[in-house]
Amino acid sequence: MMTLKRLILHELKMPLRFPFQNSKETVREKRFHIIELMDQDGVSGFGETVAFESPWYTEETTDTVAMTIEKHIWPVLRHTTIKHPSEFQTKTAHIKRHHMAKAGVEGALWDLYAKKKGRPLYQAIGGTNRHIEVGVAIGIQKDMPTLLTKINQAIAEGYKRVKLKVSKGNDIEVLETVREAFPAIDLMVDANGAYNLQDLKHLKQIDQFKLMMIEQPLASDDFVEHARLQEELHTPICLDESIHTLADAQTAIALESCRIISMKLGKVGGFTNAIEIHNECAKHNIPVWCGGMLEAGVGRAQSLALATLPNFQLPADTGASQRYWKQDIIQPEVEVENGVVELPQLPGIGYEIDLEALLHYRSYEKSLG
Ligand SMILES: O=C(O)CCC(=O)c1ccccc1C(=O)O
Ligand SMILES: [Mg+2]
Repeated sequence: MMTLKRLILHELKMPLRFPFQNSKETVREKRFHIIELMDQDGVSGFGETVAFESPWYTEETTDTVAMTIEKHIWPVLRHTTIKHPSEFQTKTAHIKRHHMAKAGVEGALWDLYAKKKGRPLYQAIGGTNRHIEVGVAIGIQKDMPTLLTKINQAIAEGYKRVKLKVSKGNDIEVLETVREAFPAIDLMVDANGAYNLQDLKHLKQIDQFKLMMIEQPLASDDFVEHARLQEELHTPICLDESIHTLADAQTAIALESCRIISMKLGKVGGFTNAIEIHNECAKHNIPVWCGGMLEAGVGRAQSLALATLPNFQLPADTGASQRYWKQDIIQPEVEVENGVVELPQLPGIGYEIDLEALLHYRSYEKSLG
């Protein structure tokens, strides 16, 4: 039993070690919130909100997330008693969408629940695989030598596959050069919706590169168009921005808009929904894998816990803390060995909050009682 006494919004500003450029935006710094939920015994659970400063990925932003948590989510949770975190979705069902806001709080609730049970979070959600294979996502680079160096480093470090961000015109020649240098690596691209169906002829050229998948080639609402495109491509389409709900996954599966789905806690509103979508995909033989949102340690730990479920069949984007941050906010940081993260066996997310680092990055704290 958890009676929710207090929610603390810690706003953090963390500069990325390297700017991350995709077809829509260049992210240099993350401003986000660590959500701390405290119960009647003074036990705290931690979640992380993953929205960006501007609404380029989905409609949510750092500020809409904070506002939604304060004005809409916390008021329905405050001083209520909860037996199991799955109750969160029913309690907040009247709040439409705002998935990243919900996922931040729901994640904290799951961490709190798992800590009270003395169990690792991944076990509490029903996960089994403690060894998560990870790949890297490499943003658009200023020139080819820089890109080739980054790929080389990632492979030398043991990462299991390489995902390249592409945009219109910054694609085929890039892939030609990369494939020439690395003929056999597991390679994929992510377009973040850079194309439309008028680009069909252009897009068909990617089949020659033997990619594992092309992630989100068209706009997020284009389920029908993605189905048309998938008919014409041998390369499997993976949907990312298109999938926010179980209904989205069912639509994509029914229309054959994709053959793979990328999962992220933020875009689907947390673990309960993610598990539902994961199960639906498993039922229809659609492999899923865990995407990333340039998370700091808490969000990274939560994503890793999600990726322990059995239908996560492809390497995740949630690599080592050090690839993103000079110093992460968890102890120990997420580390990768031979392309694998081994999940800790401690209760909850399994990593301690590094309070010194949290304070170092924190711009403000708001305590809601
Ligand atoms: O390294 C990561 O955390 C994921 C990199 C990535 O591709 C990404 C990063 C931020 C927002 C969206 C995406 C995406 O998967 O589209
Ligand atoms: Mg993506």
